[in-house]
Amino acid sequence: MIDTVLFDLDGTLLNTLEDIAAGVNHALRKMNFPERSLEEVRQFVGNGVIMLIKRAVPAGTSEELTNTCLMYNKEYYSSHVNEKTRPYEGILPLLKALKAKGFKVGVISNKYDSAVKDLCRLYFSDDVTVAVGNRTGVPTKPAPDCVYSALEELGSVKSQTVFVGDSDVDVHTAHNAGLPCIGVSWGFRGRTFLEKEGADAVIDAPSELLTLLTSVSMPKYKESVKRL
Ligand SMILES: O=C(O)COP(=O)(O)O
Repeated sequence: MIDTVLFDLDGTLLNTLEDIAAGVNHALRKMNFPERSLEEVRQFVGNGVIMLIKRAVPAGTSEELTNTCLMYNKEYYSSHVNEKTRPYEGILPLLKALKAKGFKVGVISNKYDSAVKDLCRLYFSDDVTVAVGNRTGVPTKPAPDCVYSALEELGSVKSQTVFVGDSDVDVHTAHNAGLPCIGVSWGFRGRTFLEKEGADAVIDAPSELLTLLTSVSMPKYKESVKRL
């Protein structure tokens, strides 16, 4: 039986898009670069802030100017991380229900570790046991290292764990770690994209996760996801 759920943060538990875009555009303005639309930023998110800024600056921007832009972004975002950021509808009851049913819950994100911990503390308090972000020396998703360290901290094993996320990075992280990935259609990429990337199942509302996890054991779950 599944007893552990590892969640992605941006686009899965929290809608962070507007705050991320505000941070990107603040930095671009400081550099006199053209701003990016919300839709563009949505596509740029997923591989951490360095990639986010590399994708946002104009093509051909030097490494030095990209780093300056990154610095402006970090400066701004660290104090504006929670202006418009909110949990998606149904996430808070889902986490409460998972806790009540005895599931162990972790969060693994490619955003700054401090931002991940602050946001999880603020919104999910004791419903999330382990929350990890981008830390120096630990490869970011889709490398599986962050999954292994979270499982160790939770005292969990791969065979009883699922990963839940909204992007290709999450699908690949899960599979690189040997876990099934349940995609969420409400995030930054959508159902069709996640199915194409190989998500084992895609859900359209947080409450669907609970049904999936509690109604079937792991081998049956693997069969049942194909029918979704
Ligand atoms: O900051 C990012 O690039 C993505 O963050 P996430 O891993 O929580 O989706």
